[in-house]
Amino acid sequence: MVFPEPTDERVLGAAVRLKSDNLIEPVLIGNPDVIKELAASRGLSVDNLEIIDPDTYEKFDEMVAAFIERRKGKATDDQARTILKDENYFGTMLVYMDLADGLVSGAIHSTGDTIRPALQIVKTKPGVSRTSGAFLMLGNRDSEKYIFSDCAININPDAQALAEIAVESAKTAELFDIDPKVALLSFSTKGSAKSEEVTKVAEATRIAKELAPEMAIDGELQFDASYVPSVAKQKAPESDVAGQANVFIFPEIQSGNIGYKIAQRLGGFQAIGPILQGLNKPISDLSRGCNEEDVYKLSIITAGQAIMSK
Ligand SMILES: CC(C)(COP(=O)(O)OP(=O)(O)OC[C@H]1O[C@@H](n2cnc3c(N)ncnc32)[C@H](O)[C@@H]1OP(=O)(O)O)[C@@H](O)C(=O)NCCC(=O)NCCS
Ligand SMILES: CC(=O)OP(=O)(O)O
Repeated sequence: MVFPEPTDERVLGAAVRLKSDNLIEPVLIGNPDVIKELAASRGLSVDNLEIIDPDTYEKFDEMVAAFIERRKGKATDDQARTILKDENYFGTMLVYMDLADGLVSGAIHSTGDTIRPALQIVKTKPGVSRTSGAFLMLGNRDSEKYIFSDCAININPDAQALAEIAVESAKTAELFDIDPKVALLSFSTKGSAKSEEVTKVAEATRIAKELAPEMAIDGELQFDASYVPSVAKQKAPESDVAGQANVFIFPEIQSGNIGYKIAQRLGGFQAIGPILQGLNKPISDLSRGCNEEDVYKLSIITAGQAIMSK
């Protein structure tokens, strides 16, 4: 697993623990002297961890050629050499070239800088037109396990994109033993309000049901109608999802990103992610507000995605 940000203490701490717990073989990207000095200052040892320095990497020319080929006319040799000194581009290329199984970054870098290399190089799986970012939300009780999506990538998805996000999120839920009941959220329930925004969610629901007729998917639903059985009875009595939803699809990124952070910071839920859905290889983006435990857990999930895709 590639860690492009080992000079961040949370990332370094998690990588050392993942190795000593025998869960993951971390590959740290950066200058070995700098990384070793930071580790020593924290009383950690990175002697048994692989460290690759882009400045001295012996397969750099091979990587440049593979990048130019992948970007087909979008990068010259000179541009590729500069771009690949960036730790996220370099780490993503290690995954693309099958020299590593996955990557976890984003503790320091913004989401855009973390995932742009993956969108450009790794790209989406056949049949998936866009990547999206889901959170696994864990409450205090075992039964409190939900997926929130898309909280991270698509700024204002159209109905088709939202429908695809709903279907991909249901598949992500299955990875965590959640039997998905997918609610496409809105400020309206079944036509109680009229607006372009509501029409988009209703249309996305129709498309999602067409894409995955076997799945329990419904919308447009307000959050209370999707989650609270008594409210569901009043607002959407015919729905097979209302009152029991466990996969919540937000209509655009503002509500998704705000919504997960409220559940995390006010509601006390653990938010693990964003787990990127629909990519050819597992690349994960942390929130910059993460702690060491979040890095540790997201790395295990990313490793799980790698194993499932083999
Ligand atoms: C994801 C994001 C960075 C992509 O934007 P961008 O860098 O402007 O991307 P571009 O439109 O230039 O596209 C770059 C490449 O990614 C691809 N791409 C963009 N969005 C994509 C998506 N959702 N799924 C798959 N591919 C995508 C494009 O097709 C393009 O590929 P190409 O270069 O091979 O043609 C942008 O949508 C974004 O900033 N989203 C919000 C991120 C954020 O701040 N989240 C909040 C915190 S988690
Ligand atoms: C997921 C997310 O919101 O990331 P960040 O906090 O880094 O912007």
